[in-house]
Amino acid sequence: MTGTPRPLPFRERVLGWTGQIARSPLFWIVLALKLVVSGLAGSDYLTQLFVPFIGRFVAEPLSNPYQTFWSMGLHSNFPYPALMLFIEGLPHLALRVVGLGDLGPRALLVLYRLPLLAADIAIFLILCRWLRTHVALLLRLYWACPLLFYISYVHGQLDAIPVALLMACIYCLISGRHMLAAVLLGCALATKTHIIVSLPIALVYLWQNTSRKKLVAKFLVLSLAVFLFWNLPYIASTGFLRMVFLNPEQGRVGLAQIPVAGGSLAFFIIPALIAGLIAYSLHIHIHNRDLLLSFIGFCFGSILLFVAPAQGWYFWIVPFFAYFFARLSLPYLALFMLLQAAYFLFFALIPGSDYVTVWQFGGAGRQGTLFDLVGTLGINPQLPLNIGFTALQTVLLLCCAVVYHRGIRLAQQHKLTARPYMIGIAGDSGAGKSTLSDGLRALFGARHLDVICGDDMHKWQRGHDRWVEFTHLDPRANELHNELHYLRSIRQNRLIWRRHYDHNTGRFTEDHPIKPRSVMILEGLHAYYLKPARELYDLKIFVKPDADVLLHRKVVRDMRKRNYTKEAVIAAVEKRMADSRKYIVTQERFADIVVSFLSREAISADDIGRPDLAIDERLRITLSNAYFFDTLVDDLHEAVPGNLHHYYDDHDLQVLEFDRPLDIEDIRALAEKHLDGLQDFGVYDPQWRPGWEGLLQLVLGYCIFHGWHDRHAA
Ligand SMILES: Nc1ncnc2c1ncn2[C@@H]1O[C@H](COP(=O)(O)OP(=O)(O)O)[C@@H](O)[C@H]1O
Ligand SMILES: O=C(COP(=O)(O)O)[C@H](O)[C@H](O)COP(=O)(O)O
Repeated sequence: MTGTPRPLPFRERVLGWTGQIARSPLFWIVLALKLVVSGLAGSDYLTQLFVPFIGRFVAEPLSNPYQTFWSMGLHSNFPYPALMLFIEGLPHLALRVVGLGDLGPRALLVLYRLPLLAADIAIFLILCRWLRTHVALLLRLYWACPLLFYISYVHGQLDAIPVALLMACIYCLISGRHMLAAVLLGCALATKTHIIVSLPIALVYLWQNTSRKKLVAKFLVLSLAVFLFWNLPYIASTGFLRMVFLNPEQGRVGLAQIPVAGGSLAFFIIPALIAGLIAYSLHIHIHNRDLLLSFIGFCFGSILLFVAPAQGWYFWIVPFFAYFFARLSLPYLALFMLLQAAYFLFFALIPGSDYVTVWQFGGAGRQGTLFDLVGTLGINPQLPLNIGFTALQTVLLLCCAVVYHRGIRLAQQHKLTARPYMIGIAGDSGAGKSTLSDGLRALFGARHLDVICGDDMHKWQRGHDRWVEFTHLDPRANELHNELHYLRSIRQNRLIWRRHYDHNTGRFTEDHPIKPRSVMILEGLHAYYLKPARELYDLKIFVKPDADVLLHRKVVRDMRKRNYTKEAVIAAVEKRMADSRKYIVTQERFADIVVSFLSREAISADDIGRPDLAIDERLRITLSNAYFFDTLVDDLHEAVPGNLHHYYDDHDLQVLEFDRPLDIEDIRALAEKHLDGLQDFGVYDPQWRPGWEGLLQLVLGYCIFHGWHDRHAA
């Protein structure tokens, strides 16, 4: 009996991206097709040029095939540097070593496609790792992409390998493994010299995001050293130098020109274009993965606009475009499809189109191409060819324009770093302000978020006589106007010098510099006490646990971290109660979001301060009904059914009430789907906290991004 398949749990659906690939019939069907077609097809490039060259290397690994071929007058067999030769030759070499090297032509074609397949899978996995929630679309846009299929498995161009190494380099670059990224870039360069275009972009990215000159220099030296290392066996031979560095393909790109002064002078477009693109990359701030990938795709795309197209070169843009288009709506996807259609049309119309000859069946042969056919009809075949060329370049231009507009220009405008996004966190002593700030810092990372603490503005150090007169909760005991000054400076993105109140010693530290980050939090007892201060925040949060939860938390914290006894803390809390009601509790009304912890059972006096006490509590988050929560709420329901109660009240507010904290994996899955704005920040590996803290990271993170988008939409 067959029933409807049980839906996968939410988190598995979102986070289990590798499982999603493994379960996809499309993945396996396309994989099988790639292997089968590999044995059936191959252009003359592959069969007449590359295969004999690599075969020679496999037969005599210690000789120099570049020199051998060059001296035989065969100058264009293998225009790639040495690592490409090693990678392509490796499977065959391995088989020879175990005595299985004698293979028929079909088997050889498959064998030489294995490194391409490995590269193809690597690119696909990297793209899926980046866009985990878009695996289904990436399967179609990248893995089953007819254009890429044609390039690698029908035609037999090797571009998948340098692109895979470049992708791996970008992966490491973004995740902070800079030296590994340099090694990978050097390897990529040692498989195809065109990669050189991405070297300055990588350097600009590093410089803009680390400002470390030494690191940039090391990256440059290491990548060039790795490039040199792979080529060392052949570097001194003329054959190698001429075949790899001075081949007609490079001329076609590097020497693409506009004739000037009636043809007596030539303007070389590509070097000028690359110089312009590098200058532009210095002007914008490539601060995250999206921008970096969009920019590289844009650069390769722009270069292709000015050169006569070659089949393999489209491998340089399509993976980047697939990453980009996977998150756009249908009309844009249609453009991506159109690009492929235009590609196939153009290469059908070129003279000597290899659509027929690529099929390596016994008798399949050199029948007439479309170009010849059009000629026999009495039409000048140049006309349809030019139309095909115009169509291809126009669609490519449109794709580049979309990538530029949506991927680069808008990303610049939406940059959250135009001025710091200011968050206030207020609440009584022990309410959980610092814990909440720490959670948000873990989410955004210390590079993007910093916290300043209201306690720094106490007027006096611990033990001062005036503390007999005032409690710390009294606004008069705190330099609130000085705080206002700091807040204004931060909002204007200005560095401040500020002391810190050290709760370990009860003393102020020396002033130290604080550089505003993209997100700045002020957490303090009086964050919203002054009216002008309230107006400076983008988001105001108030933390309000039930009285017994608050007292318990404060006692535990003050005993553990501030060396007070339980009795001393309780006495202080009682002494400060009136001020708490008068000055602290009253600030709740100014908050945009109120976070309450509600105990289900009162905590007994004996249990207060017991470090091992597990409080049975609910979390309530009250906030404006302007926030759109429906999709997140749906997924929260699906992740843990019955745990969340979402309702609206009569005061333009909505309430999210959770019975229990969520499992950290559920948080991760929900964030993956609903907090993709984090990536705009360049945060790719947020640290999620267990328990209530993680849930608060998720919901507050969601509010921050929605508030941010609304601010920009307005
Ligand atoms: N969400 C929470 N769940 C459990 N314990 C918490 C939570 N938030 C804070 N606490 C605990 O309460 C105590 C006081 O929190 P803290 O963040 O230092 O408060 P504040 O900064 O408002 O004085 C700490 O011991 C902390 O571990
Ligand atoms: O009211 C507070 C605020 O701190 P928090 O909000 O972090 O509880 C503290 O009691 C004073 O800062 C004095 O601190 P100490 O007793 O360490 O001198």
